[in-house]
Amino acid sequence: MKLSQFNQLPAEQAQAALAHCVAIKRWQQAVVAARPYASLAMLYQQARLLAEGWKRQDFVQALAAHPRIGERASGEGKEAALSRQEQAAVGADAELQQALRLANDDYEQRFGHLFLIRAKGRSGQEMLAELRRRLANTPAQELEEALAQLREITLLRLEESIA
Ligand SMILES: NC(=O)NC1=NC(=O)NC1=O
Repeated sequence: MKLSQFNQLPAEQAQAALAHCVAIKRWQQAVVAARPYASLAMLYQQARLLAEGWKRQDFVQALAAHPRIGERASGEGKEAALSRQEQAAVGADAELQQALRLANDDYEQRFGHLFLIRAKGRSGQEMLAELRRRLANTPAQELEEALAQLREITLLRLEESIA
């Protein structure tokens, strides 16, 4: 979608155009409310700024829309398709998938929620290494890291949707 189109859509449709970027309604509504944007750079900057304010409850709300790393997103929605595309690097390596499954289990035991990482541009091995590295974080450190990854995923999806 072009920026000019996004600027002119009725608010509900503009919000729907952002829904697959991240499942945080407050963020979607705030990005829409700040229209019209004079440039793409201004849109992306505002979107990033608004994402800086995310807290734990936003994060938990957003996680529901992300499949585990290494597991194929089911469903035919746009989010599921994006997740499959982003996670394509994990591929069909059964040993790697098993290692990711075990590491995801450890992570969820320790932090009580899904492990989230910006998967695009990362190999399955890199993500496994990151998962194992982050397992050593304190809960506070890990929330910050996970929020930063959610922001990266969100901005990547926004830059692909409105350009
Ligand atoms: N658990 C996850 O990190 N999931 C995902 N990361 C991405 O970049 N796309 C996903 O679906």
